[in-house]
Amino acid sequence: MKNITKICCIGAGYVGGPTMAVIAKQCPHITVTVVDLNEARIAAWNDENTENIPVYEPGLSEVVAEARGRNLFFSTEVDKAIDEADMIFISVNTPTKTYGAGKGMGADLKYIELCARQIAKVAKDDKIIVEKSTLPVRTAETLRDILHNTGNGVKFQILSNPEFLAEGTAIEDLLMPDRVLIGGDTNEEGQEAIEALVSIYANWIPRERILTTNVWSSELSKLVANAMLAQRISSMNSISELCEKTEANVNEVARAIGSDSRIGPKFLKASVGFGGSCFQKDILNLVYISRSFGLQEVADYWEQVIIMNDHQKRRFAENIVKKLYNTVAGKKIAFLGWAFKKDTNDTRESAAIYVADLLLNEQADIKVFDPKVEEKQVHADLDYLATRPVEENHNAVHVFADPYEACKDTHAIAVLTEWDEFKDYDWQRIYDNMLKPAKIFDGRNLLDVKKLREIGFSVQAIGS
Ligand SMILES: NC(=O)C1=CN([C@@H]2O[C@H](COP(=O)(O)OP(=O)(O)OC[C@H]3O[C@@H](n4cnc5c(N)ncnc54)[C@H](O)[C@@H]3O)[C@@H](O)[C@H]2O)C=CC1
Ligand SMILES: O=C(O)[C@H]1O[C@H](OP(=O)(O)OP(=O)(O)OC[C@H]2O[C@@H](n3ccc(=O)[nH]c3=O)[C@H](O)[C@@H]2O)[C@H](O)[C@@H](O)[C@@H]1O
Repeated sequence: MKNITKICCIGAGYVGGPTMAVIAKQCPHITVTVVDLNEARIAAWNDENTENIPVYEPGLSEVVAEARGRNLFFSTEVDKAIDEADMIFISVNTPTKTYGAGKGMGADLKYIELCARQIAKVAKDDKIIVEKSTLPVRTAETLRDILHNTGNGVKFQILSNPEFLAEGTAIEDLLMPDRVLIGGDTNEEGQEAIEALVSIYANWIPRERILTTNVWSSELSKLVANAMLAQRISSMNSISELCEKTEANVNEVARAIGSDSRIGPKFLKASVGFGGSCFQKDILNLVYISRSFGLQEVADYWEQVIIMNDHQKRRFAENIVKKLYNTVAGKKIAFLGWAFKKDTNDTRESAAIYVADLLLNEQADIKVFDPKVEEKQVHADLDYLATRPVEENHNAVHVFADPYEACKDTHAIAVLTEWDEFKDYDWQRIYDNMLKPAKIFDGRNLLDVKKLREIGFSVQAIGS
């Protein structure tokens, strides 16, 4: 079995950074170099003050502080790191295609292909290539084709090792994962490569939690895991609408059904809609693959998870308009939260963006507060949608560093992210500074409705 002493990871994003930081922490005998083309991102990973690293995750800056400079390195020297490594993780972005065939559905694999060509060009000795990015099933075949046909005659083994961490709990998830999944070829060389990767994770993860499969099952399992998780949320969100018509309460329903050990309590929280860079992208990818194999029923089944999620975001915005007497033109609405979930600064596909966009169509003024999201990100997210001229977004959306300032003089507050600190605000003070009747739309079922009603708020929470 190949003894791995040097690892390279291409892509220093939300997955590459934390994943490699934890491998370096747990394996001081392995040198881990994370490379990226984005110079600013690498500079931020190398910032002297580890509080300034580009990914906010509880516990991450401490892990980086421990390992960086010892056996963890961040660099833009891609070729050098590829050349020196025994094992190369590919952890680049695989967004939904925005052009050509499969536009809006399939995964854009151009970054993956570029990595493969780069590795093939540079590698002078045998290497194990690890798919860490989430990829359509059978991508390993493409990688193999490129590597073996454009390379220098060296041998490559390709493994699939999808990442299951969730943002906000990445360090916990990486240190104590439910499982690690490794797929590889079923021949002897494939099994040896699998064993090499197993032996790295076995430094801190019990062997029985390291699952090995063939490469296609591993690739597909990642898409299915995300689809199943998102499906649970869409299922509960569909029920939340029914609850609102029937006086049932979606939290009570979730508790009642989640107590059945066959269903389980996790991922049953109704919300303003799931966000994040992966659920939507990976389900669209699953739908696209199914359609490309002519499996219409399979494709339609999974597509419904996305349709329901879009409906939930739209429904939340439309309800705000309805409850504000069918017009929000010129009215001020505070957004508490912009990130797609708590404990992250990531806003990709956040429900807040789409709710804001719909309210801006109705000419609302939006005042945003998020503990970790910067003003320029909020504007960039809305500008990216290109729904209206950039100046209009900038005139109507203002970002505040203080939640009390964001809520002052507003007609309504919408809770878009479940940040814990929102629960502990001085809600009497917020109420006193708002226009009346003061309304709250809790898209996360986060706040104490009874207490808020006693203060005088009119409260509408999802699913009750
Ligand atoms: N964000 C998450 O929580 C999770 C993401 N994933 C998957 O992991 C993959 C990466 O996701 P993120 O880390 O969130 O993306 P990201 O966008 O944060 O990071 C990707 C990085 O790759 C770099 N890159 C792209 N092409 C490159 C090249 N040819 N050479 C060097 N660097 C290059 C980009 O500059 C960027 O910094 C995706 O496939 C995603 O689906 C999987 C599990 C969790
Ligand atoms: O492939 C990925 O990128 C990752 O996608 C998700 O992780 P992540 O998107 O970071 O965060 P989640 O905790 O799954 O939350 C996703 C969205 O669903 C929402 N959500 C989550 C749970 C719930 O019960 N209800 C609900 O609305 C969250 O607020 C958030 O907007 C998966 O949980 C990870 O296992 C996976 O690795």
